[in-house]
Amino acid sequence: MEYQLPRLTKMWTHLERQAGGRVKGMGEKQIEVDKRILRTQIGVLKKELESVRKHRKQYRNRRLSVPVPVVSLVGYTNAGKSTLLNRLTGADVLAEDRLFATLDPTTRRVAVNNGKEFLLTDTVGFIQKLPTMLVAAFRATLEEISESSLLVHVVDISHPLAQQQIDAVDKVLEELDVASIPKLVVWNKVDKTDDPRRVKLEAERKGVVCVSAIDGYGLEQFCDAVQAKLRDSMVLVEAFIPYDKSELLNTIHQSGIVEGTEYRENGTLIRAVVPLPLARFLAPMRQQVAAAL
Ligand SMILES: Nc1nc2c(ncn2[C@@H]2O[C@H](COP(=O)(O)OP(=O)(O)OP(=O)(O)O)[C@@H](O)[C@H]2O)c(=O)[nH]1
Ligand SMILES: [Mg+2]
Repeated sequence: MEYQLPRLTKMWTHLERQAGGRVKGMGEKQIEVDKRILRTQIGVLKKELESVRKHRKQYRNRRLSVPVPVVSLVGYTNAGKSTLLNRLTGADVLAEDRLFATLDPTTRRVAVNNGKEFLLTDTVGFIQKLPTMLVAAFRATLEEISESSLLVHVVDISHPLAQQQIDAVDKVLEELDVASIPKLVVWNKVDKTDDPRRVKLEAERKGVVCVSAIDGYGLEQFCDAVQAKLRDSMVLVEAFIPYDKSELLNTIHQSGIVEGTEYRENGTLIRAVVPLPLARFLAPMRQQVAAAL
C-alpha cells in the first residue's frame, strides 16, 4: 500500500473528464479520497502489526517462567517451515503454496519420544532482498529469532535455485546479527526431488538432516538432531530447589539432562546440564547450593 500511495495519480482523470469534473464528493477529488482510504488502511495495519509485536513479547516473557528452549524455523519463503511445524506438532498453522503465507510467528510445543520437549517457532520466510518497507511487517518474527536457542534453517532442496536461496537466507541472518545462535540445516521436500536416494546420501555426507514435511520422512532424526544441537549449548549447573518450587524439577527434567539429585530437609539438590535460559533463571537457586551443603 505504501508502494501504491504515490502512484495513484492520474488513475481517475478519465472519469473526471467524463463527469465534467463533478465526481468529487465533499469537495475532494477522487484521488484524494483514494489516498485517504489507503492511508487509513495503512494505519490500521500498522496498529495490528504493533499489537502482534506486543503480543509476542508478552508470550516471550511468560515463557521465561518455564524456560524450555525455543527453536526457530527460518528459511526462504515457501521452503515448508509451516508444514514442518504442523507435521511435528499436529498444529494448524497456515501453510500455503504462496509467498509470505506466514506473517505472525507461531510457537508450538514439540514433545519428543524420550520425554524431552522444546518449543518450535514458525517465522516468516526470507527472500532475496527484504524491501525496507516490509521490515516493519517482519519485526515480530525477527525479534522472535534473535531470542531463540537454536535456528533451524529449512531448505527446499527440490528447488532449482536452492543454493541461491540458502545464500540469501544466510545473508539475512548475518544482517540480523544472530551469528552467535547455533544453527542446524535441514533439507526439506526430499520427496519432490528427482532422485531422493542420491539426495539423502549427499545429505548424510554433509551432515545435513533430510526430511519430507509432507510424507513424514526423517522427522525422528530431525528431533534427535535438534536435541543434540541444543545439548551442545547447554551448561552444567548445581542448584538447590526448595520444596515450594518443586515444579522446577519437572522443567529441569524436561529440558535438561539430570546427572544427580539429593533430597534434603527443605529442598532438592540437583546437578544437571540445562539450556542457557534455564541456567539463568536458576541463578538464585544456584547460589543456595553452598548454604544447603
Ligand atoms: N512435496 C513436498 N511439498 C512440501 C513439503 N513441505 C512443504 N511443502 C509444500 O510447500 C508449500 C509451502 O509450504 P509452507 O509450509 O507454507 O512454506 P513456508 O516456508 O511456511 O512459507 P512462508 O510462510 O511463506 O515462509 C506448500 O504447498 C506445502 O504443501 C514437502 O516435504 N514435500
Ligand atoms: Mg509459513
